[in-house]
Order: sequence, then structure tokens, then C-alpha cells
Amino acid sequence: MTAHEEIDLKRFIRHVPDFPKPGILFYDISTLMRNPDAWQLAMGRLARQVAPLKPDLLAAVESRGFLTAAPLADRLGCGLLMLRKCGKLPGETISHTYDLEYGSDTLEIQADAIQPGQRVVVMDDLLATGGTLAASVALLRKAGANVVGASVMVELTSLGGRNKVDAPVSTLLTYKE
Ligand SMILES: O=P(O)(O)OC[C@H]1O[C@H](OP(=O)(O)OP(=O)(O)O)[C@H](O)[C@@H]1O
Ligand SMILES: Nc1ncnc2[nH]cnc12
Repeated sequence: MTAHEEIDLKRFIRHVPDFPKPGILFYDISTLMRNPDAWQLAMGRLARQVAPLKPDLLAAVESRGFLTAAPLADRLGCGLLMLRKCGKLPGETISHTYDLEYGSDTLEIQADAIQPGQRVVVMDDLLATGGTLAASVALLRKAGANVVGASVMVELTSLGGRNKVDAPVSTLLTYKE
């Protein structure tokens, strides 16, 4: 076992009570990203999880999904596309509105982002209610993707979010809350 494999990544995730609203326990990945060994280990583990899906493209969910998807696409040698919040992407877009643990939002994709049938894995930092990943999968299918999976670092299992996601979900760290 290498020193890397001994690292418990949960130690690096800060829990912030009552952010961004009273009653929400916020799982902050900033503290994980700041530690080079922990971040490299997290990306290595994600790469091992996602590689067997053989994606043509990773779909990165704005904004924290960008942070995991970009280094992973580089490691896996696949393409990268952005699922952005409303009004940020040029050209023709397709959109989908969804509920969050603490509000609602709209995601968009460029209409020409995907060649029909391309294998796509959706990437985000965290799965809570599952609204974001469910919306992402729906959007990607509308755009012609073959969605072969969804991958997050952190899953809050008590919210049952994975049941909303119509694709296999893989996670690195789970919390019962
Ligand atoms: O499973 P859900 O209940 O949908 O919640 C998970 C989503 O919430 C957070 O994003 P947020 O909308 O806070 O945006 P950010 O990434 O820009 O901080 C997180 O990064 C996920 O995208
Ligand atoms: N509890 C939480 N912590 C961090 N990001 C989130 N996104 C949705 N719920 C969250």
C-alpha cells in the first residue's frame, strides 16, 4: 500500500453548518483541493472509477463539476463539455430547470455539443437531492448523448438523490448526514 492509498479523503472535507441557508450542512471541498496529495489521490480514484465507462466526453456541471471534470478528462484523454447555468453559453442551447436542496436553477448545453450516440459521463462534486444530476442526464439525452454514467466525489445518501438519476452513479465518499 502506498502512502497515498492510506489517506482518508473525508478528513479533508470541511463541514460548514447553516451554509448557504439555516439548516443546511455544507460539505466544502475547498479544503480537499488545497491539499495537493489529497487532491491528486481524489482525481486518481475518480479516474479509476470512470475509465471503465470508456467515455468519449465528460460533461462538467457548473461550477464545482468543472473542477473535477477538467483534470479527469486530461487523465482519461477524452473530451470535455460544459453544462452551464442559464445565459452563459453562446449559440443555440437546450435548457432544463430543476430544484436544488436550497433553491432552483437552470442548466444549458450547446445544441451541437454532442455527436449522436457519443458516450458521456456527467461529473459533479456532490450529489444531494439529485436534482442537478437528473437534469443533467435529461439535458444530455435531449442533446443526443448516450449517458453511460454519472460520477461525483461526495454523496449525501440520506437525501436519496441517486434514485432520481436515470444512469449508474458512482461516488468516492458517502455521508449519511
Ligand atoms: O443534488 P442536488 O440537490 O441537485 O445538489 C448538488 C448540486 O449543488 C451544488 O451546486 P450549486 O448549485 O450550489 O452550484 P455551484 O457548483 O456553482 O456551487 C453541487 O455542486 C451540485 O451541483
Ligand atoms: N449540503 C451540501 N453541501 C455542499 N454542496 C451542496 N450542494 C447541494 N447540497 C450541498
